[in-house]
Amino acid sequence: MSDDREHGIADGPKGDPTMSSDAPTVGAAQLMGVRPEPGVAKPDAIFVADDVVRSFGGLKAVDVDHLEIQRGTITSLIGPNGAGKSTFFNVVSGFDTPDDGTWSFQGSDVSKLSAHRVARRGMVRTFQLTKALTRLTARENLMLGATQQVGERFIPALLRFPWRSQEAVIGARADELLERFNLAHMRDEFAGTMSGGQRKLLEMARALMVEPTMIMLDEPMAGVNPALTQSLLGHIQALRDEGMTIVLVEHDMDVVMGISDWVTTFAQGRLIAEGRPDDIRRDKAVIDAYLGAHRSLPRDQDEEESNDG
Ligand SMILES: Nc1ncnc2c1ncn2[C@@H]1O[C@H](COP(=O)(O)OP(=O)(O)OP(=O)(O)O)[C@@H](O)[C@H]1O
Repeated sequence: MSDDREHGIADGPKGDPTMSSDAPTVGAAQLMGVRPEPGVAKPDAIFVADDVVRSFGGLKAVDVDHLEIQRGTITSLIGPNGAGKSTFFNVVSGFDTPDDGTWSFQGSDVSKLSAHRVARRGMVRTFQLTKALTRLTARENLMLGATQQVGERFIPALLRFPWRSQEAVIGARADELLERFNLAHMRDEFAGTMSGGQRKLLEMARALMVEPTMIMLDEPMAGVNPALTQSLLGHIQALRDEGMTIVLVEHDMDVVMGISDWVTTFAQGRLIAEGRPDDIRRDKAVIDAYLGAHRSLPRDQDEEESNDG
């Protein structure tokens, strides 16, 4: 694994969005008056889910009555291991099939759509690079990301050109994103040679190939060294400040409380609390279910401690 700092990716994205203004975005400002209650309505919801149930055998992994996500915010999903966060992500992004439930994105029902159709509508989730993808270069990964799930807004641009030129349009977008995420020097390197942090940047860039409106990040900081965490946070805030909606599943409570406009807490498949970070820090149900036992402990340390005990 290479050192991220050697490759200069700890510097943050272009335009230094790590210096993101403290003023809340419009979406975040609208949340100021919203009551911190599970299932509460949002002033400008981009995503709305109802009665989503996913069971594995006798276990209800997800059982969400109602959840709304405010447009233009960073919303985190937290909760103990096995709370159902990833299963919820998989279901609503079209990668898993629920037993029940409906959900809409930008006012349209997308609950019966396949994953690539959901992505075309502008709702995209990131995935860890599979083994096969580590054998492709950084640029090839991005090119493939585009061909697998071309966004509706990207199609008119492509259709104006014959196939060879379409490839050039996708290539230009890939190069632009490699530049933005300070990965241009890794353009023709195999993804497998990249550091943990660089892979996380590549996963994010891959999802952005389709110009999504909402991006769902599953543990974007996992395996990333502390220096790079700041850089990744800067990129995520920059995307939000440009108007994108970000939903993230993350275990690092310092990251969650520092970056989120809104925090949604899962436990045993259900939504047990929602609110601004300060509301969640004080919420008794959250402390009982999660924070009390896990406050600020990185996952590995947590696991080591439980193994010791
Ligand atoms: N494919 C599957 N088959 C059987 N059980 C599953 C499957 N996927 C998830 N589960 C179970 O569903 C529950 C929810 O898991 P999920 O991975 O969604 O939780 P999570 O909140 O994302 O946890 P973590 O933070 O550890 O990733 C867990 O009990 C898990 O064991």
